[in-house]
Amino acid sequence: MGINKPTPVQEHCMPPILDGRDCMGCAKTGSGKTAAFVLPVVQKLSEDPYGIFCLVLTPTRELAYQIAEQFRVFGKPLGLKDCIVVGGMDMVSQALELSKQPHVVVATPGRLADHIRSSNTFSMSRIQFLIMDEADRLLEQGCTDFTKDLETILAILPAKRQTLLFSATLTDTLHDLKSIAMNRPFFWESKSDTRTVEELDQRYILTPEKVKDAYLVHLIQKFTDEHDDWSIIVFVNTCKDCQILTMMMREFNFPTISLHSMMKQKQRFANLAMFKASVFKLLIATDVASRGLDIPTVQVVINHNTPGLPKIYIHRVGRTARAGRNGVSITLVTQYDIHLVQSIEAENKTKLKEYPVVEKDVLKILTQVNVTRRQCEIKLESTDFDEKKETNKRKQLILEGKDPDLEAKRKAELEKIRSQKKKFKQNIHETIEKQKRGQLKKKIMKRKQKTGQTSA
Ligand SMILES: Nc1ncnc2c1ncn2[C@@H]1O[C@H](COP(=O)(O)OP(=O)(O)OP(=O)(O)O)[C@@H](O)[C@H]1O
Repeated sequence: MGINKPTPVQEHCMPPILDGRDCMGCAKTGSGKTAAFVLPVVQKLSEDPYGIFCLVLTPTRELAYQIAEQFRVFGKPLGLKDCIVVGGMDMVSQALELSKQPHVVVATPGRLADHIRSSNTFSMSRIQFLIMDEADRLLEQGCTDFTKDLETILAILPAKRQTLLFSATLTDTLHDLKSIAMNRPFFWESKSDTRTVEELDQRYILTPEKVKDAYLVHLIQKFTDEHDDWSIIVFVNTCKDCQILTMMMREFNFPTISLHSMMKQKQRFANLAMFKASVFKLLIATDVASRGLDIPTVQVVINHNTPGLPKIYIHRVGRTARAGRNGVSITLVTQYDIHLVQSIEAENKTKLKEYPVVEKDVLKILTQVNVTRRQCEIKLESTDFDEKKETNKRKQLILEGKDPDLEAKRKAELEKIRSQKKKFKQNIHETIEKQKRGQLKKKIMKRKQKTGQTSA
């Protein structure tokens, strides 16, 4: 597999894991954390093989498949059986596979919790290992909150187990993590001045919002002209942006594919597979692709929006410059994002350098790019994209145990109160203005009368 000597995180974390201790490993992106937990599990499994031996939790579905693949490769001589339990895939066949007692289950928390709540065809009461990859993401209460699902899962796991927690950004959530890993926990963090890898050339371009897309097209054209074998990931803020930019880039004939959470799961897997196989060289993605994905051909990461948190920046740019390779990241920064760049630089202890661009080349394509965006926006408006978004929102509310109709009613009522308040304020404002105008009129009349009297 081209693995001749352990990376530092493997060298330091594997012995305590083999010694039966809980482990928290914090090492930079692309430094081999996956093998640092897969190899000791495979070793222990070879000594006493049974199912279900190990549970791995991870925040995204694509990452679950990637981790399972590593177990399959390292565990092949043992005949290791794994089972992937993620949302968006058939639940019945997953339940069937779970009932066959695979050695390793790799899951996203939501779907595994659903299985626990709805069936009793499998038991996790004997697992030896609980692994949380991207542990800080699993524990933070962001847009996808895993807390309730994690509670359901942890409730059925044995207290006597080894817990392994890994991420490139563990430190912020260390306190919460310590309550999960309590068996002589071993904490290892790679010693370094910076939180991103040295092989990564980190750049920025300062641009007005309206010129951003033109810079993007210019950059992609430049990289694809100069390098045949390079793949590029562009990170965007929303699913809609992802969709529009994908349409735009195709208009400019770049071989583009997208990845975001509003796509059907099968399409997500298919797109990622085609990008990995270099059938498509350009991937436009939301943060669903920012953690863990290991694609060696990715040479460039472009942040179409400046990430709001340094942590998000670390994971996004970490999709390139992996396992000692070189890579470039370019962040498009508008005048409103400068404070975000400053906090990224302060937190990561790295200064971003300006990426040199010949501005007049960008301005040459500006009109064409902006017209293309408008056309793509109109095209997207004519599809049911926004409707789908609404349906997804309803689904999410149902999953959270809320009634979407009741929520809509509540929202409408709030909106009504808000607009009544606005009207009330407007009325007061108008009355005051009227009074002011009246007083002014009176004053003028009085003055006129006075001047009339004096002149008389
Ligand atoms: N000892 C090793 N020697 C050489 N390459 C290795 C070694 N260990 C792992 N790798 C390779 O390094 C790459 C990155 O590893 P991995 O995906 O585990 O990184 P990571 O630390 O989990 O990154 P991230 O924080 O982004 O999830 C993989 O392609 C893996 O096969």
